Amino acid sequence: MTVMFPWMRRGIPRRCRCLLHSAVQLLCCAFAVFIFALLFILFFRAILIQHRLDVELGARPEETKDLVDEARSMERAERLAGALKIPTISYKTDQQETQAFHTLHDYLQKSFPIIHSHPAVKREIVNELSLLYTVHGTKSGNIPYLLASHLDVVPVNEKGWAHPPFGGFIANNTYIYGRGAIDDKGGVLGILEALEYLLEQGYRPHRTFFIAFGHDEEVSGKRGAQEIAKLLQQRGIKELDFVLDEGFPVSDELIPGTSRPVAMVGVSEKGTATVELSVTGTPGHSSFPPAESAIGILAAALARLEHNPLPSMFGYGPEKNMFEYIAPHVSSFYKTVYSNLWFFGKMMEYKMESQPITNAFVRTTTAITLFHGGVKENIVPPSATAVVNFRIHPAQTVNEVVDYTRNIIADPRVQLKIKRSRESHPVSPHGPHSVQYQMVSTSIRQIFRQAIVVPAVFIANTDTRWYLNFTTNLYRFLPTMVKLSDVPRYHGNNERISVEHFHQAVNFYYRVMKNADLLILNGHTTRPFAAEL
Ligand SMILES: CCCCCCCC/C=C\CCCCCCCC(=O)N[C@@H](CC(N)=O)C(=O)O
Ligand SMILES: [Zn+2]
Ligand SMILES: [Zn+2]
Repeated sequence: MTVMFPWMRRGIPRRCRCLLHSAVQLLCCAFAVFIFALLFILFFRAILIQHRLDVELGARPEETKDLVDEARSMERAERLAGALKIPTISYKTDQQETQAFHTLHDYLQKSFPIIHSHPAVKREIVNELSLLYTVHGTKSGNIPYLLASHLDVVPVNEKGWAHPPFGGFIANNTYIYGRGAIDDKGGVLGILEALEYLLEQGYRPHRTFFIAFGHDEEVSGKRGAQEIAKLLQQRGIKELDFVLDEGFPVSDELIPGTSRPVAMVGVSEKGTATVELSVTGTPGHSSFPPAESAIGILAAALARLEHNPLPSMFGYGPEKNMFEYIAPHVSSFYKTVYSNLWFFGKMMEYKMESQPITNAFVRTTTAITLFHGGVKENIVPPSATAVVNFRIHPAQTVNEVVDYTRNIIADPRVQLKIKRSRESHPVSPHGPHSVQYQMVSTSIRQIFRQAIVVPAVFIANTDTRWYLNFTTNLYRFLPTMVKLSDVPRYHGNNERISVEHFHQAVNFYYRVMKNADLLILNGHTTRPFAAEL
């Protein structure tokens, strides 16, 4: 059967018809070659990246039996529940439930008798409400490391909770409910449980390490972690081997192409800017109002900001790296996509933008968090103010974000004031030669056996900012599982952690304390740490 193409119709001279036909054939061939070459490049890149990462990262660590006893996990859950009953709330810098912090200090002292009476451990209260533990190692001359968490929690909206937020309720022996369960008393108790068990077993850590529990992380860390950092400096501590603080949890159902859980280790964190917007009006009688009020002008400016989010920066920051690390572990289709963001970037960007949690990875986010205006129902408002909290993508700067905001608002009546700002953190080493990163990764995989460990940019902020001068090795990771549906529990209602996941958190910190000692036994070799266990 001969196919009749439009240019083959009678009426077109035969010579032209032949020429046209050949040209179309040539074009089709060129197109096919192009598609074939493209597919080849895409697959080749995927295979190349997979090969590089396989070689770099070595095998999955052997299963270890050296873990915390599971038999007492309920007892440990109850101790965490006890800590969750203490409302150590931070409202603002210098506005906190101070008495609750003293109660928590006493509670921790009573709950961990071995730590608090051990000759190798020194506990200090820093700036009245923070805690610093120094665990003296048996082998001197090694750079100490620091484990961080925080004692304070954000306020609650009691009405939305199924169980009282400060009730320390354990539902069906399964979930421990309470403000701070995952942010971040789970971290505090997790570290202390691990150390208590370690010392109870008669183990003496080889290297010195610090445990820093700031008391105002939720409102900047100025009074807590900053003071701890100053104290360390005064004591002549110039360098820390690594800092491990709160960060992303292990999550599943999040990465298309794999059903395995993904443990993202924060190797950097987004910058931040808190900008106050204000409009001044002229007060007067509400029966003859001006055409535009201070509240109306400000509300319109805020609406413009919400409708014009900052552009996606997907692919321009370290997040590209994260997908390359995931690529070797996903199905062939996604392997090709994740290894070739230069080609599939727009498609991925579109997908990521569709949910708030993934959107936070691709751009500087804009959150209007406070709004005040007006004094009485029949007075034209004399002023209106709002606060906008930006979390800045590493490919942008504070100045760029402020300039963008000014341009979008485009109204000289709206005054902008930067209340607080900070650029994103430098990216910490996370390659095969970073023994510290590999140690964290190995510890994760010893506990979360199925997890894919990948470097990522942490989308929120932590106390690590105060330790930036001590080390380039800052890692942000929360050793517990959180499902996509659990993400709203952060700073939201019904925060909880399961007994099983809290046990994993304790085990993770236990492995870190053991594995960090192996680092010095291995003399910080440049070979991948994963291969050494
Ligand atoms: C491909 C993308 C997958 C996305 C998976 C995301 C799963 C992430 C789940 C949770 C992220 C929750 C972040 C918790 C933040 C905890 C730290 C915090 O609250 N910090 C405060 C205080 C401060 N230091 O500034 C903050 O405001 O950032
Ligand atoms: Zn936190
Ligand atoms: Zn928080």
